[in-house]
Amino acid sequence: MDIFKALKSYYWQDKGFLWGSVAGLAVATALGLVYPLLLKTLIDDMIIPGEFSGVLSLSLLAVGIIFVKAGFQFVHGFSGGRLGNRLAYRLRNGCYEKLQQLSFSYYDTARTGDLMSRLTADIEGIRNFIGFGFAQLLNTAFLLVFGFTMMFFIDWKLTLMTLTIIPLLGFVAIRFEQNIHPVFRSIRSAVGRLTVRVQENITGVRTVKSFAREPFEINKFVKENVDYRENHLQLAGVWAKYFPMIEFIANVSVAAMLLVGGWRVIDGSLSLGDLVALSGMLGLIVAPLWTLGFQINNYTQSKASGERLLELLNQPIAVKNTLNSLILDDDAVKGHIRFEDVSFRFVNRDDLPSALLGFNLDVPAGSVIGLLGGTGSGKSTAVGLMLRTYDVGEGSITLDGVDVRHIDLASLRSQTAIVFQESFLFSTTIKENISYGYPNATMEDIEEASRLAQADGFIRELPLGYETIVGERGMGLSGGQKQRIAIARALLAKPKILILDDATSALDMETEHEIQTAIRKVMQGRTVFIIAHRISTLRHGDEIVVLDRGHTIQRGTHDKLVRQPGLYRETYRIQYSDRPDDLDADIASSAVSGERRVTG
Ligand SMILES: Nc1ncnc2c1ncn2[C@@H]1O[C@H](COP(=O)(O)OP(=O)(O)OP(=O)(O)O)[C@@H](O)[C@H]1O
Repeated sequence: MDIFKALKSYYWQDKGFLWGSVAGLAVATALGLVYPLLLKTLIDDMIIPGEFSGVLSLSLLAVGIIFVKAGFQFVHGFSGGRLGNRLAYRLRNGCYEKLQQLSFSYYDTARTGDLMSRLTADIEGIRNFIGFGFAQLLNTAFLLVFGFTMMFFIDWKLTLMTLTIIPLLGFVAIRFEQNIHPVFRSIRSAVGRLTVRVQENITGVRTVKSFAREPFEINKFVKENVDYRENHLQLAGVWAKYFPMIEFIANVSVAAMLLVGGWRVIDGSLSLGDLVALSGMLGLIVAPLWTLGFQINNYTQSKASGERLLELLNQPIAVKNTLNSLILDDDAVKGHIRFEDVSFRFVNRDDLPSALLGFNLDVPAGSVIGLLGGTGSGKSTAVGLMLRTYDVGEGSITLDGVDVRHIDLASLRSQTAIVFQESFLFSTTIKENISYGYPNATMEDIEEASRLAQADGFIRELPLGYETIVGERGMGLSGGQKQRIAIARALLAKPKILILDDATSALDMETEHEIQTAIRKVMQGRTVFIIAHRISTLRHGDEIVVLDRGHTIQRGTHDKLVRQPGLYRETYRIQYSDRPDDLDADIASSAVSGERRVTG
């Protein structure tokens, strides 16, 4: 029950409905037990003595009870439905909010399909149990207590005899629960893995098809599907073993009562009406005991679901606001960034050396910084740490002299805009995609940002222009078009700090040049970081930093670096070798050999 206690905050505010559901079912159950008593009165007081005058009133009483019972059943259904659905609603919101709060590090290892199944199937499991399953379990308990109390007053000896089966039934039911719970847990994870497979396959369908790896993917799916099937077979095995056992024990008690009760009616120590009432009540008690397996099943399933939901809800948030986080004053932020002896290692990658080591960089407000280096050299890590995608391990990063770890996350990120190489577009209109970070933007602002990002032209050529809906992950647009929409989105926010992380790699040189000129104009007095593999992208930077395996190996302006032997000049030479006119004379003639090349 600890799991349900831990989830209390999601349903306790609706305790009125909880009690309504429980009380409705309890009263309906108690009223159900009155029927056998009416039958006893009919047999012992009317049929046997031949007193038929009261039969009509007895029937009317039975009809009255039917109506009242139906009313209480309605209360149970209505309250249970409300309770379950409100709980599911809150849980869905709670999980979704948690997903928004969790840091980048959580998503490094999280699997989309698994999270989806938690937000759907697991919440459904909890909804069913708290809404109805719990009341039904209680109902079984009520039936046992009310039923056996009434039976006790009719004939305590026969009642005691039938009571002996209850501990046995309880024992089998508990064994059943112990056996079935781990199976349900495996089924839940198997569903998660299956969903992950499908989701990954659909997302990566182009890669799968272009490498003709469909059979491989089918095999991977079949493996998970076999696992899922095996789990269900195991479940069926547990069911097959315990269900008949529970039913057998329950039926033995009915048979014993008929045998002993029958003899007692024959020898005159029990009235016929009492025997009919007792067996009727026992039938009412035993019926839900037959479904005890289902109820326990429902309980264990929802317990397993609750565990998975709590695991998500209690997930620690790696990067969060401190107690007195500073909210930045929008107008006062200048954009002066300073990295001081920053070292960082990804916690989930102990096998790798630090992604960044002793990194120092002073970026005065308004400057343009270029970051160059081979793949995995730490460029994205450096700018990510500035936005607190992760918190620095050693050293510090300051914005206008304030350690970014002391700045409110939302406030910090509202001053910055980042464009990634892979531009993500939401399945909505282009207009809404561009105004994503700035929903109150006017159409003029959106068009202006698009013009700067060289996107306005192609957007207008689309049949619905800015109202064109771009499909899941922006299908239907080229990589370069998506990048330009993402750049427009960043520029619209008029950030104090703009980060272009390989954001123009899909553009031709001319478009890139035009965008850069526009960016330089709008970003005057603001800070820009440009990460790129192309020298042409960052050659106009005020300072260019060359990284290699987390270390800064060169820094300076293009003119300085191009005259220095090293990775920068080597890269420059390679990229401009087919355009000797563009190469500086001394570089063209210099033979740079044995130096590392920038790849990627
Ligand atoms: N989320 C992550 N979890 C674990 N390791 C990571 C993560 N992101 C990057 N790394 C590792 O950190 C190192 C630096 O990566 P980073 O992304 O900063 O390189 P980069 O210079 O931006 O490369 P690229 O030019 O390919 O984008 C690499 O060794 C990379 O494998």
